[in-house]
Parts: sequence; C-alpha cells; structure tokens
Amino acid sequence: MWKTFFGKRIKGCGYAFKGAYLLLRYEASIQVQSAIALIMTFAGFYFNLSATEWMLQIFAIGLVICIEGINTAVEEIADFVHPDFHNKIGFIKDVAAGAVFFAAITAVIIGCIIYIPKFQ
Ligand SMILES: Nc1ncnc2c1ncn2[C@@H]1O[C@H](COP(=O)(O)OP(=O)(O)OP(=O)(O)O)[C@@H](O)[C@H]1O
Repeated sequence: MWKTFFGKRIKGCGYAFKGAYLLLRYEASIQVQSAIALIMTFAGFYFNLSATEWMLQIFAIGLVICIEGINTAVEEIADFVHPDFHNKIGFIKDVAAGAVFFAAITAVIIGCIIYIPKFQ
C-alpha cells in the first residue's frame, strides 16, 4: 500500500516537472516572466537584499509565474472545449487574464517597496 502511495506521489512529481518544462519551453508569457525573474534576481544580489526582501521578491516571482501557468491551462482548456468564437469563452479567458493582472500588480507594488528606497 505504501509502495503504491509513494509511487503515485513520485509519478505526480514527474508530471509536474514535465508541466513546468512545457511552460518554460513553449509559453512566451512564461518565458518573459522568467526573464524578468532572472533580471530581478541579479538586481537582488546587486542591491544586497535582506532576507525579508528576498522572501518577498521570491514570493512575488512565484506568484506571477504560478498564476500565469494556470492562465495558460485555462486558455488551453477553453480552446479545447470550444475552439470557435463564443462570448462565454471570451469571458473565461478575460477573467483568467484578470487574475494574472492582479498578481502582476502585486509583484510591481512589492518591487516598488523594495527598490524605490534603494534609489534615494
Ligand atoms: N474563442 C473565443 N471566443 C471569444 N473571445 C475570445 C476567444 N478567444 C479569445 N478571445 C478573446 O481574445 C482575448 C485573447 O485571447 P487569447 O489569450 O486566447 O489570445 P492570445 O493573447 O493571442 O493568446 P496566446 O497566449 O495564445 O498568445 C481573450 O481574453 C478574449 O477576450
């Protein structure tokens, strides 16, 4: 029973790694967010962020990439179940994009709180 339990969890991790790879390899929006994450990580080292600042920055980066990934999944489902134009599909995609917007705004605000004082 334990063997099956852990076997299934390990398999699940494999699928998750595959999903992360697919997002990074094929999704332009994830590639852009990852590039921004890399730049912000270099900036973090340059400005010698505190542990709290690093935690907030890593959290913001994770939040945006996570919601962006879910948005991609929603778009894929929408296109799969209804490839043609439909107001409801438009609404679903807009709402998913709105979630990314909230995450991005949160990340920008966190970035401003961390970095603006460093330029004063
Ligand atoms: N099938 C559809 N029916 C109605 N509206 C749609 C449909 N597909 C897309 N839209 C509208 O167009 C917007 C953008 O759609 P979508 O995110 O699929 O395009 P895109 O930005 O070109 O996507 P991609 O991330 O693949 O480049 C949606 O938020 C929605 O308003």
